[in-house]
Amino acid sequence: MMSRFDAAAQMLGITEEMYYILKVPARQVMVGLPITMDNGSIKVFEGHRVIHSTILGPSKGGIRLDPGVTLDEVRALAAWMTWKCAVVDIPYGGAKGGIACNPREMSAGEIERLIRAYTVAMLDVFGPDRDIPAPDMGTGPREMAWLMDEYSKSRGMTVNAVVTGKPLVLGGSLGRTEATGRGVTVAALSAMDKLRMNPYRSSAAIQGFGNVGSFAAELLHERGVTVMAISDVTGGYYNNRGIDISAALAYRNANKGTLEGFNGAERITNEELLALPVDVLVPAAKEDVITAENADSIQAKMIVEGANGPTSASADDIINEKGIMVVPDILANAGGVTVSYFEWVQNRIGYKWTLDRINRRADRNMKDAFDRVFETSQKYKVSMRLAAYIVAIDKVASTYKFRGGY
Ligand SMILES: NC(=O)C1=CN([C@@H]2O[C@H](COP(=O)(O)OP(=O)(O)OC[C@H]3O[C@@H](n4cnc5c(N)ncnc54)[C@H](OP(=O)(O)O)[C@@H]3O)[C@@H](O)[C@H]2O)C=CC1
Ligand SMILES: O=C(O)CCC(=O)C(=O)O
Repeated sequence: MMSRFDAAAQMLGITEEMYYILKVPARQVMVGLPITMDNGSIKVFEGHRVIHSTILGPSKGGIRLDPGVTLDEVRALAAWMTWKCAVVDIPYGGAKGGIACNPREMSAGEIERLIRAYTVAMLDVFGPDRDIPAPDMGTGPREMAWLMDEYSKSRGMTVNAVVTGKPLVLGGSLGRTEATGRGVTVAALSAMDKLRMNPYRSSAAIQGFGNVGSFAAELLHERGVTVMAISDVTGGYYNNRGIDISAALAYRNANKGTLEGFNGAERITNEELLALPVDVLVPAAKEDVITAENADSIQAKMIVEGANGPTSASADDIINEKGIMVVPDILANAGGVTVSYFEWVQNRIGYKWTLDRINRRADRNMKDAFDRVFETSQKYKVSMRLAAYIVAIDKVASTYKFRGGY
């Protein structure tokens, strides 16, 4: 995150003071969460919430449950949220939360106690006008419902605007579940248009078949793209005639959320998936999967980053030299936070919008953001990634100046 930020900051010629204002997180909270496990033992989990910036508005960002969560990781993810909200022009700062745990090895009751304890520990951080969490890896509507309930109890009233990505009955928004994958699809189609690629004659490989990857696969397929490969933590599944995405979804849903054993495709590794001869590569699982070691083997014409930080900075030059267009994470996966914003707006006005209205607005927002970044990349003659950072840093820095802080 920092090396891309540095390059864009230098290009924009921001002052040293502004550099530090934008670099240093506004607040970092670390908590220990003792949880009674189902077997009666007590286990202490480490939780984090980093507020990177509140210059554009209340901070916004998901909560991740994963064994690899560290303060450093959450800090980078929080900064990415600041740039992401700025790129798609929504009035939020950036934050991220995470708890180091393996939700796959925990019961629903244990996860519920963990989320409730985390919420109590963060009562003075969260708030509909302060910091608004949402789902990320390992969390979804169920966890957001527990968070909203715990926060509401502490306030003595229902406060549904404190969190987004909630179940519909609790004030969740239509379209939020599929929003990130839908935004990835809009970004991919916009990039294909610029490269004069016909979706009906294009192929894709998608790494990760969770919230982002599975909806991206379904929607790209709907728009005519042949999805030749998908994957999850168990490995990749490849069929050069195209994967039957509905069958894969049905299989995963009936098989405890995993693709293990899915047939109708050849088994490959997650590493092999990245090097397939496809037009579009969508990494939608985790960070740092494309590195200086494997970047040269990528054959795709474009990479659309569904995950946050899937490409390590060391791979950027190799990818640019190969002429691969990258739609960077802070643009490509911003459809989720965009519809989160719509959810928060609906909660605050106490009204529900139709799915059609939400999708139209979100698609337009994503397309406008794509065009803004594309024009900036042409103007400065830089990659789409650097252009996205330039758009974002420029917006946050100028907002700071208008607020009179500088
Ligand atoms: N959810 C959202 O709205 C947003 C998410 N993102 C980012 O998108 C990425 C994915 O998030 P999301 O879809 O929500 O997460 P999910 O937990 O729903 O899905 C993650 C997917 O990645 C797979 N996976 C996990 N580890 C690996 C691995 N080592 N190799 C290959 N696949 C792996 C998982 O497999 P398995 O299920 O088998 O574990 C699962 O299919 C993250 O980087 C997240 O930060 C960005 C913007 C918004
Ligand atoms: O929906 C949101 O508020 C944030 C989602 C998120 O964490 C992300 O975009 O990385």
